[in-house]
Amino acid sequence: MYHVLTDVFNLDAQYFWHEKGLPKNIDAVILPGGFSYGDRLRSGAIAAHSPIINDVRKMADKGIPILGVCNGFQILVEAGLLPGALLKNTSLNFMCGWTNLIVENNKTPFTNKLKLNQKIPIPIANGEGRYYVDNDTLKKLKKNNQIVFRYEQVINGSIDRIAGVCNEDGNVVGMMPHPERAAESAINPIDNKPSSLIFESLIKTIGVKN
Ligand SMILES: NC(=O)CC[C@H](N)C(=O)O
Repeated sequence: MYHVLTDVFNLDAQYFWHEKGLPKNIDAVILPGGFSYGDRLRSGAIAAHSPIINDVRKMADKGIPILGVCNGFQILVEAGLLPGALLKNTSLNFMCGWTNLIVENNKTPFTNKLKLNQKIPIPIANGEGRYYVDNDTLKKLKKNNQIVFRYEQVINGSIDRIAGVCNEDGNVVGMMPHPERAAESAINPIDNKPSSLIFESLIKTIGVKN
């Protein structure tokens, strides 16, 4: 993620240590994927209690764009910044491979350069990627346009094929697949443009020239 933000999109990205706070003058926060605390308890459950999450919460309330990818999405959900839960894939296996996403909401800070229904070829790599919400919450998500991405096909048992959601204000977005592994032509054998547009949407939102 850091490589793509800095080397590919020329953004001034910085790492922040989870036991410390965030500076006030940042334009966006990205929680990348990985295996925080070795996925113990549930993926993201322990990291959601890291001190830095208090500042992420403050940034979310201020409307600052926040993106969680994979483990980052799981952390945002466990922290209550996004609705729902991420359960074990129905196969009970770690899934790793390419899939297609469909854009369902192109009004968020991370999707405003994509077209509605645009297809995004993108890798997935997770064991707990099955998005779940109860029926009332699902109705609310649909009504508020909070479903940001769907899988083109059923792949892991996610309810309503949901692959990414946003909060009610739209500034906090979480997605299971990995746009940072698909934004360069050298590592994307299909088409790197759609994933690039996720980062270009952020650049447009925060108004930096790259
Ligand atoms: N790529 C990732 O971020 C993996 C997320 C998490 N460790 C899982 O397996 O579900």
